[in-house]
Amino acid sequence: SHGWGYGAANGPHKWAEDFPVANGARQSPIDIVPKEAQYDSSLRALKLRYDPSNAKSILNNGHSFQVDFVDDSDTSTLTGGPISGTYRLRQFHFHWGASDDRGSEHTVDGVKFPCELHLVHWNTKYPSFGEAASQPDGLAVVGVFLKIGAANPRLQRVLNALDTIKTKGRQTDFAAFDAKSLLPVSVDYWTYDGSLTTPPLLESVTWIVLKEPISVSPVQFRAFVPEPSHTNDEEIIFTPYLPWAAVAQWVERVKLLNK
Ligand SMILES: COc1ccc(CNS(=O)(=O)c2ccc(S(N)(=O)=O)s2)cc1
Ligand SMILES: [Zn+2]
Repeated sequence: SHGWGYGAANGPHKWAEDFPVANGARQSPIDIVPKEAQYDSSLRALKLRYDPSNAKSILNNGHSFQVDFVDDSDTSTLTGGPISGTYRLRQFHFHWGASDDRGSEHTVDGVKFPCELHLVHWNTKYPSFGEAASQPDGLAVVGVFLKIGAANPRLQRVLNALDTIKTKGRQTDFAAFDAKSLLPVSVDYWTYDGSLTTPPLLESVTWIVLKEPISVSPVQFRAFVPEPSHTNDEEIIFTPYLPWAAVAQWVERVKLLNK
């Protein structure tokens, strides 16, 4: 069977066919309604301690791109916040749309952001990431909204790497990167028990969504969604949520360009 994706034939409305947990009790993403969130005085401040030397590579996985980290020791960890114990940073990746008005997975009072960053961590009480990913307290993902605004110099190195991983499966070295530099000033957060937002949709994620967004400039954001004229047919460009009308327009434009 063809793989999952974001198209009309393999998109989120079809995922339950191969991943029945899609109809589960704690599926993500959700709409966050701040007025309905309860304050919990037992929650602690988030503690994120990342070692830049753990950064390893950047990969185009066909649905997004992710920066992978060496996670064989407790040198890049998440502690405090809503979780107990120590979770190790595994990778971070982004979700975005084909235009500025949508792309994030979580929403706040129904508001979509153009992009959302996810920093994926796994609970070291389990022997491996794969093992942790199937446990209800196995993963903790920090979500950070991106809003269009001032240029974000800390993002630039990540965006510059995209040109070298244009097709699915390509990866390249990505060393000495401080993931902490992508975080906003305040790490105040909302938290809830949820799931992976893409297949296998496992209900193993403690979500920690930061209230303060980080910025990305319009020029920088275009790196996520390349101009159709710069692509050719064998390049698989991951621009989820591309409405079919836009694809049809794009095909016409590319045909004109190639005449
Ligand atoms: C056991 O087999 C497995 C186990 C785990 C995965 C998921 N892989 S993953 O952790 O990179 C993520 C997928 C989606 C993420 S989101 N958008 O919710 O942050 S994180 C795949 C196969
Ligand atoms: Zn994600």
